[in-house]
Amino acid sequence: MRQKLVVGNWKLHGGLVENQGLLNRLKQELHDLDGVETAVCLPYVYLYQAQALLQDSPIAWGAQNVSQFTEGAFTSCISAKMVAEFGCTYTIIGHSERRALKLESNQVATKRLLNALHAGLTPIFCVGETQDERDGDMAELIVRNQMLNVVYGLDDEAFALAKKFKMVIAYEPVWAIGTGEHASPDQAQRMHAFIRMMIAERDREFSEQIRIVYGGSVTTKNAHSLLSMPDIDGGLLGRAALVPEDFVDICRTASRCYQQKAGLQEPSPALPVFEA
Ligand SMILES: O=C[C@H](O)COP(=O)(O)O
Repeated sequence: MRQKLVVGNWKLHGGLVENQGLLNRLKQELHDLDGVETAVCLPYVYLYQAQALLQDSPIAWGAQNVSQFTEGAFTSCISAKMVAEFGCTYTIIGHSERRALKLESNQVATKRLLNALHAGLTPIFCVGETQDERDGDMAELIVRNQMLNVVYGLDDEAFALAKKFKMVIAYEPVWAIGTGEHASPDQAQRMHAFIRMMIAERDREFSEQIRIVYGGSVTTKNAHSLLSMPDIDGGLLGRAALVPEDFVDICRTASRCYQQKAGLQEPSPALPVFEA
């Protein structure tokens, strides 16, 4: 059975002192969680701090991107190999905030993905549609296009690496990111099942193993209803990742959802979803 995965994307937040408090707090709280893996993706300059503070904990850490280049005259770029030297397990690839800044096309995101895999990192490959695209009934088409390079663009060697390093897909509808408006569990489940079906077109076995996490205004209030859906294997959290109580609470919820699915715990009564 797939373990849940809860990843905090710190985006452009942090500072040496605040990080220390937050990471130490997570370390104290996040251990012995059944069926859930946890991670934080920090700005590059804090990776060494995460490595120093988290190396003896079950919390993994990662970057928020890696360069499409491996080496050369590319001022300010950070390669996947460099990131891996700081003990990272993960790197986010193709986050919509990068795509929106026109900094990466699907092709560039795929190059970054390949570099991450060759450096032994687990990519968290982000896909998702904008509000206009959803309104235009194009959500699946957009996500399908974003997924095409991953499903069909990787040669056999790269696809084997994706399996080996347990590539993760994050479905993040752009309209739900940082807005307080999350996808409904049904909406998210439909898209996650669609993504899994696409992966099955290439490799049925891997489609059952790959984790597809949801991102976009996940909170302590909506986490249970989202993470208990059959194809939602965890969350990629933005704002909630910066509040230690919330991050810990959502990780515990993920563990409960895992246990309920495994039949180790009675399902909780359905909780109402309070909107912000
Ligand atoms: O990577 C995380 C997502 O962009 C979600 O951010 P959010 O939880 O603040 O909506």
